[in-house]
Amino acid sequence: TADPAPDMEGVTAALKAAMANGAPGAMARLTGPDGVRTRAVGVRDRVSGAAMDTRARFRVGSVSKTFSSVVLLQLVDEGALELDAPVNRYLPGLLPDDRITVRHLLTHRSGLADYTDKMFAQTVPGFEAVRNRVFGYRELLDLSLAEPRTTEPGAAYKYSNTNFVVVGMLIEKVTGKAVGREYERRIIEPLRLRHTSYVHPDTRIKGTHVRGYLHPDEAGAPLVDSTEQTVSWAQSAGAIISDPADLNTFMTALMTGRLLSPRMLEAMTSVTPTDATNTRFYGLGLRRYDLTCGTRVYGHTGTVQGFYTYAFATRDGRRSLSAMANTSNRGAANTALGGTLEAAFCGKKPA
Ligand SMILES: CC1(C)S[C@@H]2[C@H](NC(=O)CCCC[C@H](NC(=O)C[NH3+])C(=O)[O-])C(=O)N2[C@H]1C(=O)[O-]
Repeated sequence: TADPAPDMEGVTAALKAAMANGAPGAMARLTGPDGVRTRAVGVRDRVSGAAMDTRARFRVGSVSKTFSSVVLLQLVDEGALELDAPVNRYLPGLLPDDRITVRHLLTHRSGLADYTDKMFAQTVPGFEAVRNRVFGYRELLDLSLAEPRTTEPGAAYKYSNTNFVVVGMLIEKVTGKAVGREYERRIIEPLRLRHTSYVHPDTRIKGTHVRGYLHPDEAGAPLVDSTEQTVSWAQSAGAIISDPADLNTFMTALMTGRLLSPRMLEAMTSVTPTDATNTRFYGLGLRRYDLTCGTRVYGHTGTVQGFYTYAFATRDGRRSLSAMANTSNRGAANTALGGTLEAAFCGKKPA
């Protein structure tokens, strides 16, 4: 069946709703059989007043988890490690439970607590305490291991950044290379993602970029410019910088089999429900959203101080959408931004 024509007025309305809910600006880029469509509203810089720009770079937060998952699954494809092997086989003694497997990390079923819950319990103080800090992977894992486990290994889905910190440790152990080098060698260079980088622990976003604005917990308190930070609290769980075009190229390349074997892509897109709505699912470092028109889209979301991101593609890779609002700690803005998916992939509602 023909793809429904995207509802670009609906995309614009979702971007404006994100602004109405506290984002200084928002943008979206849809790549499809009829070419590229972009929309931008508001500003990428509140001081200069520079308009939001769909060629500008920003922090993608946990969309980084899909990049990390691709690297690890390529290593599985190459026989360097096994999905159902204990993590401790490759990192002896690292985890307190030999039953936690590589697959448990990628599916958020390890039971390892998420250290960011406590780290960011108070949004702005938590952010200010870490924005210039450089953490070692081991430090982040120790923060998690100081907390009780959330589930028996494999027993339930419980999202945790810690899982993708350990994925980063596995990548570096198995390859002997820094994780940023593996992103470049295996994804960024082959796909020519010219505006995608992993610059940890540098705090700057190079080139034309969006400034991010964090809402404090206190109602009415002024926005905090959170653009510059090391993102060392996340690293392989959330420190990638990219732009809308590169994210669409990445998700389309992933879905069209340019990055993984058919068997591994099948494993990555094999999902389980993450909530009771039965429309949100998680595979291996990859989300699946089932939209109201029956279209299933695969990708990831991101929340990093000052930036909300959605980056999704259809299973055949023919259509991809990335959307960003330059704020965070404002759930209503994130939900509004998510409205771009229905508008872009399901098109106009029947009159
Ligand atoms: C599962 C998520 C939502 S959280 C996870 C990761 N982001 C973080 O862990 C940052 C959490 C604190 C962000 C901060 N919030 C607070 O400090 C609240 N006190 C804000 O809104 O800027 C990411 O990205 N993932 C999102 C994802 O995968 O979509």
